[in-house]
Parts: sequence; C-alpha cells; structure tokens
Amino acid sequence: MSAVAGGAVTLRAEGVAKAFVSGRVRTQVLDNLSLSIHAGELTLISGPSGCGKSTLLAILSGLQKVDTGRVFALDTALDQLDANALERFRLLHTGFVFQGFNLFPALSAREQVELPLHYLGVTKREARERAARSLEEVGLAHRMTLKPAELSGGEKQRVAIARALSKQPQLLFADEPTSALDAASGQVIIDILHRIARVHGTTVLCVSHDPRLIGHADRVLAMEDGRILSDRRMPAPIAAIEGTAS
Ligand SMILES: Nc1ncnc2c1ncn2[C@@H]1O[C@H](COP(=O)(O)OP(=O)(O)OP(=O)(O)O)[C@@H](O)[C@H]1O
Repeated sequence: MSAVAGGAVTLRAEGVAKAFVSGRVRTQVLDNLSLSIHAGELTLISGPSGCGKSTLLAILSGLQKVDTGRVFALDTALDQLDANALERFRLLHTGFVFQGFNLFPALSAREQVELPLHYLGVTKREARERAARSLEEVGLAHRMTLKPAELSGGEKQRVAIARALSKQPQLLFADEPTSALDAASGQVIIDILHRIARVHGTTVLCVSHDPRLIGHADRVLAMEDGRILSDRRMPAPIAAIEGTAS
C-alpha cells in the first residue's frame, strides 16, 4: 500500500480523526488516518463523494482542526497553533485553488493576482512584475487586462492558479479544480499544477473525484470512508518526460 518516497516530506498526518455532529447525528469523517506528502510532486487524493477528501485537505492546510491526532506542515505542528498563527502560516506558505475560482468580478486578471501580494507587503512594482510572470507561466500573458466575465472557465481557473503561484507558496492546495471544466480545459489545469510541482519544487495536493486526473498525478491516494485504501506512484506522463507539458 505504500509508495516509494519522492522529495522531502512537507505534510504529515498522524492518527487523525475528525467527526461532525449535527443534531443527534454524528458522522465520523476521518478515522485514524496517517499519511505523508512530498515536495516537488502532484499528489491526488481521489475517492467517492462524501468520503472525506475535502475535510482532509482542510485539515492538512490548517483550515480545520482535528479532533485527535497530529498534523505537521513544513515541520510546523498545525494542531498546536491558535487561529492567528494559523492564518499567518497560511498567508506565508500556502496557496489555494478552488472549484469555483473565487475571483472578484470587477478586477482584471492582473489585479486578481496582485491583490494577495499587497497583504504580504510586496511593493506595488514587484507585485505587478510577479503577477505578470505568474500569468505568463499559466499561458495568460495575452489575457492580463480581462475581467472574469470575459474569460472562459479554464482561463478563470488559470488566473486562480497564477494568484496562488505569485505568492511563491511551498504548499499548494487544490479542491476539485477541474470539476467545473470540460475535459480539455481540465487536463490543461492538471498539467499546469503538475508542472508547478516539478519546476518550483512545490508540494501540490489536489483533491478530486474526477478519474481522468489519475494518470496525470505523480501519486494517487485512494480514499474511502475516511481511510486511505491505496497509495500508488504513477508512471511519469509522456508530456512531462519530453518536457512538453504546458
Ligand atoms: N461542516 C460540516 N458539518 C457537518 N458535516 C460535514 C461538514 N463538512 C463535511 N461534512 C460531512 O462530512 C462528510 C465528508 O465530507 P467531505 O466534503 O470531506 O467529502 P468529499 O469526499 O470531499 O466529498 P465531495 O467529493 O462530494 O466534495 C460528508 O458526509 C459531509 O456531509
């Protein structure tokens, strides 16, 4: 069940349990779950709807607390941090990409990417340069002045990836990043995420129930009922071997 290790371990869960209580109903979502995720690769967590994928992602990224168990990110014990420290950790070290893009309707692609850099204290000039570089990296150099309404779904998701990338995070989390997209756009998105892991050494953790993504990840963890059922290392996609992934 265990896969051969890739780069350094950057995310680690040890005996994590999480339940939600709603009225009299208690749902045990994660049950004594342990895993290690490595830098420089795209790890995909797959599994049926409701098996706990998003909850696991939220816990590993510090968005949700565990009931029991330990969570380490970049050797920081997230389970020991208070809300302020967690927010700071996320600001400095993490990027997020969501199914629904989460873009501001009134801002251009470039402004969307610049915005979080201002929170990091980056100068206006550097923010502009970094935004341009990130948008170029996702193939949107020619779309920088456009607003979300003028972009396709795939382009919107690429803006969201550029926004996350421009922070130069060590950890990049993606929750169902291709669910709202057609097959071709979805494949472009997953290839970009894959390339970010390889080129920048970023830890990319992606949650999806889309089986088309499996062949594009370095490693696939299959979840069911709050547990990891299998842990597979995938052969490198041909495009990545030939250096033609876009
Ligand atoms: N805040 C919450 N309060 C109560 N129940 C919750 C909460 N968040 C998640 N759950 C429940 O936990 C279970 C796992 O949810 P989760 O979103 O982690 O699954 P998932 O595998 O990501 O599903 P999907 O693929 O449909 O997004 C579900 O039964 C869900 O209803």
